[in-house]
Amino acid sequence: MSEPFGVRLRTQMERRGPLCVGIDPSPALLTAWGLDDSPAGLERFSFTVAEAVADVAAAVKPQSAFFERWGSRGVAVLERLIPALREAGALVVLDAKRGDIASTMAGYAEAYLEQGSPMAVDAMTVSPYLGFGSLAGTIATAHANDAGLFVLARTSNPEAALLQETVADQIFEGVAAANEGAAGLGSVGVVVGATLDKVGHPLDRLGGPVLSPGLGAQGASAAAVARLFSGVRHAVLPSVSRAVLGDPARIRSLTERYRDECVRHLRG
Ligand SMILES: O=c1ccn([C@@H]2O[C@H](COP(=O)(O)O)[C@@H](O)[C@H]2O)c(=O)[nH]1
Repeated sequence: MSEPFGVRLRTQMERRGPLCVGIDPSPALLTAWGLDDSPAGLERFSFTVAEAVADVAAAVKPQSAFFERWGSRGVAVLERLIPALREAGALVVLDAKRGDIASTMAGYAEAYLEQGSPMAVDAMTVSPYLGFGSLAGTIATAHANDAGLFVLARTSNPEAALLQETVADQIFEGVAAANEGAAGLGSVGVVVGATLDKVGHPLDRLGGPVLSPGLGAQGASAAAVARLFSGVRHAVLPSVSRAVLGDPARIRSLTERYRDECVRHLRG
């Protein structure tokens, strides 16, 4: 790997447009596709989505929970999917939201960020709620491997606000410090939901990307994302899952539609 994640993400967003597509093989979606809720159904779903979007979306975000529910057989699908997506040209952001004490975080960092690991991804989501300092080693591993992190800061679900508002400043400040000295877009980003009315914290000194889930099924639009992040639009990666995943025949065209909307609103 030759360039830091933030630089690769910026290039990818400029070339393809700012959109991340989630791979969320939930039981409801497997059923909607007429697939068995089984590891075979999971594999069929995931690789169909990969084929439809890997060369269109700037990034693809597998939701680890829907693979983990099948134990080792589901994780084996994920282990095959990740390199297939990367070989097809997509940046892979694993949505695993890992967070633990520092010594345990080292295990997650080795699993997902050490390039050469069977599950190595371009970036992963992490939780800072065991203290931002618990992520220090993970941030160092990300930097050493040109990988990236997205730290939960203000998530898209309404019930998160009461807890997260109390500590969000610490998280934004920690992320800004982790990006100090980065040339171009830094590799440590935040997760801020597209569904929020306002962020409530200045993002202009963050120095890293903003992963913004909530487009489509959770009610947010590209126009709302552009309003929410008016000062830092260049760094925002909106993410959509269910709204493009309902019908295998329409995944690509819906992805292109969301991508075009994001380009229009975030670059306009
Ligand atoms: O704040 C957050 C963080 C992560 N997510 C995840 O993103 C997708 C959203 O799916 P949609 O179908 O587009 O609603 C899902 O995997 C969530 O776990 C989030 O929604 N909000």
